[in-house]
Amino acid sequence: MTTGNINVSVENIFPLIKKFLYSDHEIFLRELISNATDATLKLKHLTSIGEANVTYGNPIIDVRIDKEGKKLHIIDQGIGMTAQEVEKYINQIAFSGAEEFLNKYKDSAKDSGIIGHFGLGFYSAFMVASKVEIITKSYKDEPAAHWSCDGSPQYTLEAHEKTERGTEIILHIAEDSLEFIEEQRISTLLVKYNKFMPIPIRFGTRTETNTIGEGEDAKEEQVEIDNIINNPTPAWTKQPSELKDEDYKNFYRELYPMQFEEPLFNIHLNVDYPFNLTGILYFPKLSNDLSMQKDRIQLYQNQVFVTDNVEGIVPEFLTMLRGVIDSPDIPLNVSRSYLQADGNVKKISSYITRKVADKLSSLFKDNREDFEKKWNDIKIVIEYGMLSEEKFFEKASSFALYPTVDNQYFTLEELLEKVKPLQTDKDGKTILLYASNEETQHSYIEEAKAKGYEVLLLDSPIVAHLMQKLEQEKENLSFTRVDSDSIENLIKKEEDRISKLSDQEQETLKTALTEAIPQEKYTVQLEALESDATPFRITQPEFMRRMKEMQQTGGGMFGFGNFPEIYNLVVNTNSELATQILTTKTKAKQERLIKQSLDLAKLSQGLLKGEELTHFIKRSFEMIK
Ligand SMILES: Nc1ncnc2c1ncn2[C@@H]1O[C@H](COP(=O)(O)OP(=O)(O)OP(=O)(O)O)[C@@H](O)[C@H]1O
Repeated sequence: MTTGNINVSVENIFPLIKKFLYSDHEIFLRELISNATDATLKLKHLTSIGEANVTYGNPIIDVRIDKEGKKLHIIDQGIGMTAQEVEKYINQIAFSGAEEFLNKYKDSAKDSGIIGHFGLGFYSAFMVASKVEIITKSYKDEPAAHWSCDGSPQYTLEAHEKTERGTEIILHIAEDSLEFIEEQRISTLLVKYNKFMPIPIRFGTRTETNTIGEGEDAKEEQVEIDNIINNPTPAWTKQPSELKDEDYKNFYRELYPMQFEEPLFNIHLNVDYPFNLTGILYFPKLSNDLSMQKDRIQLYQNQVFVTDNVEGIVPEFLTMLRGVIDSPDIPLNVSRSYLQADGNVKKISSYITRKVADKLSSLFKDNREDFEKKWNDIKIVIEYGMLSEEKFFEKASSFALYPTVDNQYFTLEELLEKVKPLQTDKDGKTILLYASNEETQHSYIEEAKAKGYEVLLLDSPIVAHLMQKLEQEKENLSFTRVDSDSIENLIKKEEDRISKLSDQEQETLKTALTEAIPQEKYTVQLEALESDATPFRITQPEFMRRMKEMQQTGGGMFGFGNFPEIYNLVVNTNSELATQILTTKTKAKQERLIKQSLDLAKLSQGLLKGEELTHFIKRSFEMIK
């Protein structure tokens, strides 16, 4: 037996390892299983090129808990190590690697998020173990070796009688880490980090019920089978040509077992130059409530789970998607800000954006009807992408849709072509009318449709920002919500409208109105509209309302403070009601008429509530008595 001191340059690295990334102690298991996987894959490679004179067979990795002994075993059938190799790889290289890693990142670990996910290697075992043993037998014809270290820089190395090839790591779990001999805890960890690793991992056995025989003779039989926790060949490691639609759907369920809704479609990523990246992204059905999003894209490095926080790697608008990205080229043991500036990561991000845009474009071209059906579920991602990525904005112009309240879907180009003749105002601006809610804006929509206008239904939470952007990009284009002005003013034409009322009469009417109507809430606006147009109408100016919406959904114009709710009360001076109000004999009756009209206008905007509604109903009954 040899004993020796691990070459420690820092006073004592083990307390540091223990303290390091306190919340991430669990990653030790992933590190050890990664090593076991690497050792197995190395053997596979050596046997395949004829370098190792042994049979590869069907190696698996075993994870065993010894509850009484408070030990955790990780056993592989990989290349193993000779005593000399243990000396070299464990005592020298692995240790200096861990030491270097700690020195480099211990200060920045807190804010980095991603650092904890990779790099500590074999020595991360000391985060949870008070003593670690390695029993290993190389594929070469040499005796097995037994290494042991109790967390001090001292280790022992001696021969061992182990005869099967491979490595067994034994962790003597420390008193403060006994959670790691709990079956449930280990099982959860294995699923979290190793669910798709390339070598089968066995964690004990499980019972399966088999049916033997057929019909009446059928009997159920309980059998104990290996509990293999991983799928070594997940869908993304296969070629798209090998996979059917059903395989993609099954893989989605495998990734998100708690997700019952089917994905809308998927995008298979596959590139090997100038960087390596594979993966499958799914478009889920999204609700307007963005905070509901909890199943996220998972990032893997050679089938080892790294994180489901892909911020900085995937463009932000695509973080709403689900699926897997696997790349050995994403530098993981660096801080997040470094990651965002990394050239490779930038390329990866623009590759993904392009792939997504191409896929959407081909879905649109190949089956427009189906694409239209899916539009409501995918529009948020597309609109967000158009707002945040210039390249995506350009590409999206061919497939971004603008639905009307009558369920017709136009691209912007088609829409403009269609509405230009009727919806261009006197200044040559094409006005796109839209509603955000078919119910509450019903009367406004109907009025616009009666004029032959096309009314869009734009109801996603960020669409205000998109309209703003489109207005900036395209000349002579303006979006206006149907309830933002009187119908004649929504699209101003070159007509002089003549008022039935004289200037004097208009003055009198205005005075009567302003006396009866609370000034702080409504700005009274007299308009000479067609005589059958609605007599009283409440409108909300487009600009202020849109700014307010943009402020609520982030971005937009800052420094404006809170935008007030501003409403206009448009009174049609050519309506019979206006004349009637003007000619009413008694002041009391006039006031009643005005109040009733105002309430009706409020009612059609969904603004009449509570006490006001009670008064309105009472007054209405009085009037029809
Ligand atoms: N189960 C094993 N079988 C064979 N060799 C192993 C095993 N575990 C570790 N080793 C050897 O010890 C070395 C050091 O392992 P360690 O985990 O510290 O670093 P690494 O795997 O090289 O890199 P990483 O930091 O990515 O984990 C490995 O490179 C390998 O040569």
